[in-house]
Amino acid sequence: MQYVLQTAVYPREHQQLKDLRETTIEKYKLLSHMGTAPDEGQFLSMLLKLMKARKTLELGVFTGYSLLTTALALPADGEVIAIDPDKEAYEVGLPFIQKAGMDKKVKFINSKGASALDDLINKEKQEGEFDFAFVDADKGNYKNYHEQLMKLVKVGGVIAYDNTLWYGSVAQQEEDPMPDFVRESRAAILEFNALIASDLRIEMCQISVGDGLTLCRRLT
Ligand SMILES: C[S@@+](CC[C@H](N)C(=O)[O-])C[C@H]1O[C@@H](n2cnc3c(N)ncnc32)[C@H](O)[C@@H]1O
Repeated sequence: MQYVLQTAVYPREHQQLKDLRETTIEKYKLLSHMGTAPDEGQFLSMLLKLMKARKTLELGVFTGYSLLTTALALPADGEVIAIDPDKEAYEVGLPFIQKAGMDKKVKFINSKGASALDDLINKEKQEGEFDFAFVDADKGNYKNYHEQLMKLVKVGGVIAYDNTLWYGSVAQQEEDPMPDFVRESRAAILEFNALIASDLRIEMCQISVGDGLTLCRRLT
């Protein structure tokens, strides 16, 4: 893992991503582990470019590592709608997004995910408008977000769910020792993984990058 980061990821990391990551570690200490892993960011960046994604959604911004990664990967007329109830953390990363010249591609919605997605569907009539969505928010709501995103992401588009290996706990037994925060969301992730694996409306694959990333391509 360190080998991949040292040889392939850090040497190619955009300067503002690096600065945002280091500022996040300095300010949030242990909590900085919430930021998307840089090797996963590199993967998402390539995926977005291969897909020629233009309009995307993000649920769960924190200080914006995945958000800046996305904005950098989109074309000049691209747009990422980023949703998070925590504006303070977003504002920690915002100067780096601005310095990278990417703020014009970002629309931040300071809200919980479910109500913001509901507005996009029902008020703004954005069904089928998005090429891609990245979900890295409250794990207990992933299955609800999936139904909303199946409306917002176009047929052929991709929804990516982060943390689907949940610190490896999905492959552990219930009685095994694990931190409380891991145990709290483990059942929700297990349920979500089973639901996605049996959803015939999508093609899916689960990738062992970062803390596990599940890609869903909408078929119908
Ligand atoms: C793991 S962090 C996101 C990390 C981010 N993708 C990055 O690269 O730094 C999870 C985020 O989900 C947000 N969150 C928690 N509950 C939420 C909700 N109901 N709707 C949207 N976001 C939520 C938290 O405020 C937090 O910023």
